[in-house]
Amino acid sequence: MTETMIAVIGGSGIYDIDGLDDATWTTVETPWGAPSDQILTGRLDGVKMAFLPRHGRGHVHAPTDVPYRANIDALKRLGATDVISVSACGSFREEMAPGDFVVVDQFIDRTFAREKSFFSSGCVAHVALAHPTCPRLSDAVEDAARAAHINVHRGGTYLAMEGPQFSTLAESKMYREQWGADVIGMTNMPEAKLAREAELCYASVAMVTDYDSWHPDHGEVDVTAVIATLKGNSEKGRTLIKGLPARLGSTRAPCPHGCDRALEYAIMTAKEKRDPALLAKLDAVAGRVL
Ligand SMILES: CSC[C@H]1O[C@H](OP(=O)(O)O)[C@H](O)[C@@H]1O
Ligand SMILES: Nc1ncnc2[nH]cnc12
Repeated sequence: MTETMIAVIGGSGIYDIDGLDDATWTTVETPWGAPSDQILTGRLDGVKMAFLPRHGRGHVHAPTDVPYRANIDALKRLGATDVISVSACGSFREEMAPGDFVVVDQFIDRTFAREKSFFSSGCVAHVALAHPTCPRLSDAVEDAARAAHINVHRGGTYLAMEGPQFSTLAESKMYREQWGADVIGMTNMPEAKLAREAELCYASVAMVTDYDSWHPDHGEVDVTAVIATLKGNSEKGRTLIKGLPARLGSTRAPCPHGCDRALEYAIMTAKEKRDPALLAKLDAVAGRVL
């Protein structure tokens, strides 16, 4: 049995969480640079917790510049076992209305200006990503959301765009009608890919703030609309987080879906051909298998 540490990555509108015992903001250094901010650690109902504001306190990092690798490495280094991403998103579905939460289970990655892997020449690895989120962790998130009386949708495809501008109307319609995406945001990729490489269970709860630009009865999305909805959503997000420790427990068995063993057969580079400098950087992320 491993001790659980629930890590929450808070998105737009969520820059801290309250109610932690022994709450301390901790500086974590990583071989991939500095994370978005210090990490808030403590305990909730006796369970270890970590909280990292994705954009930093004061919203300083643009979606393109969020240090995704440092964030995931820092959480792994601290001992995180489960990562819950909380994000604002636009909706492509009438029934996924502003104020609703979507427990995302698939992604379309349209980002192009970000470092997307811990691995590269010198230590090549290919993890499976057909199922990028952890069903066990997603169950806990869904259950906590229902208990908090949040209107929650289980399953949905999140289109990750580069931003920072919102989509054009043509893009919005294409993502919705041709590509079958359900929600859109700018941050869950490469975060989910990196969590898988770091053998962390990852679940994503997307808080709907707007209908992007496609909806004939709603105006096009702008930050004012997003922030207005976020004001209500972020409080619901905090309530959901408080329900997680009781559902996940203070110790955990191996993930039944294998998230914590994702690297078992993923590394291709022969032992004698691996780059020692890269291996040193991979100590936290891949130390288990190196
Ligand atoms: C404030 S609107 C656009 C911004 O909000 C979302 O951030 P996050 O995913 O961290 O909640 C979206 O992805 C954009 O970065
Ligand atoms: N419509 C939208 N597109 C991209 N990111 C978002 N975050 C919140 N709403 C969004």
